[in-house]
Amino acid sequence: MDEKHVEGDLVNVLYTEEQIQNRLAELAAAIERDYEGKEILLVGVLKGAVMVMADLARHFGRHVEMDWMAISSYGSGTKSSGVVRILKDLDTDINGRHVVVVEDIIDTGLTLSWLVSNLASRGPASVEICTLLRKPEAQQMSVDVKYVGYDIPNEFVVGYGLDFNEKYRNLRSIGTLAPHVYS
Ligand SMILES: O=P(O)(O)OC[C@H]1O[C@H](OP(=O)(O)OP(=O)(O)O)[C@H](O)[C@@H]1O
Ligand code: HPA
Ligand SMILES: [Mg+2]
Repeated sequence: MDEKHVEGDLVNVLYTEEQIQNRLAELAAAIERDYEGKEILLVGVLKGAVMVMADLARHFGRHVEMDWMAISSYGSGTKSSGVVRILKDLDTDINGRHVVVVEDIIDTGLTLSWLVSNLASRGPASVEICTLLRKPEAQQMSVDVKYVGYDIPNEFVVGYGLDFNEKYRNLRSIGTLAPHVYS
């Protein structure tokens, strides 16, 4: 779906499909260079990272394995609680593996700071992060991110896996919603 079909919820495009794909190709090339001679396990975080994972993985010119985790914040019910539980764990034993976590966005950083320490406790050879988007102004937890697509302003974005109330994930581009959608 493209932004012309978003039922009047005007989307200001931040990144087009072409820009996203070009940037993912660059990130895949950088990862390939850095992991020459090493096997890579890409770990996608459901559901937002589905599109990034699908396209990033296909930009590689070599084999990569993919696995998935589903995690959820609970307690206050907001993601800023920082309390996370695993809804679906990896199928793969990552002991001794080179893991690259694939994300759509780092906002407060709470999800990934929790996930990285969880993964690190399983004895991987290495854990790095690749995220398409990052909001430096929103970050509450410092997360060491090796591969970043774009740093963006502190605004709510949708599309390309990113949702608002589970909608807009299938938008090909990434954009901001018209304010009336939130009110
Ligand atoms: O840096 P943070 O503030 O923790 O936010 C980033 C996380 O929030 C979103 O996931 P969400 O929990 O909304 O689930 P979803 O991927 O299923 O949309 C996004 O996909 C990241 O995983
Ligand atoms: O800006 C965002 N958009 C969609 N989902 C998100 N999860 C954290 N930040 C965002
Ligand atoms: Mg979400």
